[in-house]
Amino acid sequence: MKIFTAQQLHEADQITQKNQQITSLELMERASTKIFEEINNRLNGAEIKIKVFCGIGNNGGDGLVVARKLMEQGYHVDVYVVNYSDKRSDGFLANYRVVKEETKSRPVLLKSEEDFPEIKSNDFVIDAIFGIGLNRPLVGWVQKLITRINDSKAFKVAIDMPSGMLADGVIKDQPIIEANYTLTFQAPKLAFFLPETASYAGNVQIIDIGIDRKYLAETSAKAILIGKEQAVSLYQPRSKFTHKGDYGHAYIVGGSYGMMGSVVLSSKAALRTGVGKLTSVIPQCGYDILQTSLPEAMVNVVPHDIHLVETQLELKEGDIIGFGMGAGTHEKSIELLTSLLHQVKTPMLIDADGLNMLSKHPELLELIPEKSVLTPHPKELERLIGSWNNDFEKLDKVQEFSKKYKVTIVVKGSYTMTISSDNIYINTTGNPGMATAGSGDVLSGVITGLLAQGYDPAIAAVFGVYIHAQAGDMVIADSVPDALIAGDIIEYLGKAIRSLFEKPETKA
Ligand SMILES: NC(=O)C1=CN([C@@H]2O[C@H](COP(=O)(O)OP(=O)(O)OC[C@H]3O[C@@H](n4cnc5c(N)ncnc54)[C@H](O)[C@@H]3O)[C@@H](O)[C@H]2O)[C@@H](O)CC1
Ligand SMILES: Nc1ncnc2c1ncn2[C@@H]1O[C@H](COP(=O)(O)OP(=O)(O)O)[C@@H](O)[C@H]1O
Ligand SMILES: [K+]
Repeated sequence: MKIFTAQQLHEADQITQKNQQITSLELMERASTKIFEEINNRLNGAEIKIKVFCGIGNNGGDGLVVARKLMEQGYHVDVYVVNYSDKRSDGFLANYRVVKEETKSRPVLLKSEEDFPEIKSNDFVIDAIFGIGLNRPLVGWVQKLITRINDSKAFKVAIDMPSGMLADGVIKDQPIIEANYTLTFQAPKLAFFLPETASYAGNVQIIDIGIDRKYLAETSAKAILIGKEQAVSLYQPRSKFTHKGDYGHAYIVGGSYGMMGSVVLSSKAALRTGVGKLTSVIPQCGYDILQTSLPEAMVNVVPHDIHLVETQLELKEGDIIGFGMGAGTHEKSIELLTSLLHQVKTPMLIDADGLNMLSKHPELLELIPEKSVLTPHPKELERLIGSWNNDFEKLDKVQEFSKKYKVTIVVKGSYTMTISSDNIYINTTGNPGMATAGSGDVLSGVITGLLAQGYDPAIAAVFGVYIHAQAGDMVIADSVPDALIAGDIIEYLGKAIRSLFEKPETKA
C-alpha cells in the first residue's frame, strides 16, 4: 500500500472531483458518511456523550457532517468550533449552515481557554480540528485545548489525522491529540509509522473514500507499506530439478570470544532461509561451538584465537558475505573487513560491529560494493550518519547516505524501514518481543541467505525484514512477547514463508 504526502493527497482530492464530476462538498459528504458509519457501528447506539471538536477548514467540515449524522441517529452530541483563524473553508461554512438548519443545534464557538468545555473521562471525543492542512505551529490556546483533551482521558477518535500531527514533517514542541483510533482517508500517512509520532495515531483504520484509482495507481509514493500481499510477490520458489549449487554459498563472517552465538544465530537463519551452502568464518575459539551447534555449516577459522584477523577466503563468483555479527571492533579485525572490501565486488550484508567498524573508519565507506545491504539498529545508524533532529530528518539523511554510497539501508525497529535511494519500504510485521539480544543477528542471516540465492539486494532486504518479523509474530501467537528469544524466530522462518500462501482463517 502506498503512502502519499499531504500535497499529493490534496492533489488527489482535486483530481477525484474533476474526474468524477463531483464538488468538494459532495466528496466531503461521501468521506464523512464513511466515518459516521464506522463510529455508529462501534457505538451501536450507546448512551454516551459525544463531543465533536471541529476546526474551520475541511477537516472541521468533516467533523460537522459526522456530528450532524450522529445527531440524526439520536446520539447526544455537542459540537465545538475551534475558531483558530478567520479563514473558514467553503466546506466548513456550508456544513456549518446545514448543521444549524437541520439539527436546530448551535455549535459552541471556542476562541480562548475560557471557552473550553469540561471533558469527562467517559466522554467520546471526535477530533476534527486539523487534518492534512496543518502547516505551522498552533496558537497557544489551541495547544492548550489539545492538552486539555488529552488530559481528560476521554476516548478519542481522530478524523484523518490526530490534530497537531503533520503527515510528513514535525512541528517542534507541539501537543498532538493522543487518539485511540485514527480513521484516515484513503491512504496511511508517513507520520503514523515513525517512532516519535506513531503512538499518537493509536489504531489506524484506512477509510476508502473512492479517490481516483488512476491517480493512486500511477502516482509515485513517498513510501510503500509492505504487508503479506507485497511480500508474497517477492518470494522466489524453488524448482524441482535443482541442487544446492543453485541456491548460493553464503559466508557469515563474525564472532569473537564470548560472542560466538551471534554467528550461530546468523548462520542458522541463513540456512533456514534456504541458502544452498553456508560457511561460518570465525576466530578459532568458536570452532567447536559452531561445529557442535550447527552441523549443517562449514567452518573456516581465521589465524587468531579470540577475534577476526585478515585471512584469504576462496570466494567464487556469486558467493555472498554477511559481515560483522558479534565481531567486536579490534583493529586487526578491521583489517579483514578492509581486505574483503577491496576484494569483493558483489553486494555484501554488513551488520552490527561491521557497521561500527565503518563508523570508526569512514574512509572504508567508499569501498562498500554497490547495492550492499546495511542493517543498523538506531545506535549503529547514529554512529554511521550522525544524529538527527526528528524522524523525518533521519529519513532524509538515510536516503542521502543510500544514494551517496549506492547501498540499501535497513533502519531496524518497530516498523523497520528499508531505504534504497528514493524508495522507502515500511514493514508491517513484528512485535516488541523482538527487542531481544540476537534478533538482529537472525535478520542478518536471513538477508545474507536471500542475497546468496540471487535475490536483488533491495528485495532481499524488504522480503527478509518481512519474513523475519512475521516469524516473530508467529512465535508470540503461541506464547507472549516477553518470552521470545532470537532462536525462536529462526524456528518459525519456514512457517513464516508458508504463511504467505495461506488464506487467513475465517471466523465462524
Ligand atoms: N474535498 C476535499 O478536499 C476533502 C477533504 N477532506 C478533509 O479535508 C482535510 C484537509 O482540509 P484543509 O486543507 O482545509 O485543512 P485542515 O482542515 O487540516 O486545516 C485547515 C486550514 O488551516 C490552516 N492552518 C494550518 N495550520 C494552521 C495553524 N497552525 N493555525 C491556524 N490555521 C492553520 C491551513 O490553511 C489549512 O488549510 C483533510 O484532512 C480531510 O479531513 C475530506 O473531507 C475528504 C475530501
Ligand atoms: N519494538 C519492536 N517491534 C518490532 N520489531 C522490533 C522491535 N524492537 C526490535 N525489533 C526488531 O528486532 C531486531 C533487533 O535487532 P538488533 O537491535 O540489531 O538486535 P541484536 O543486535 O541484539 O541482534 C530488528 O530486526 C528489529 O526490527
Ligand atoms: K483531526
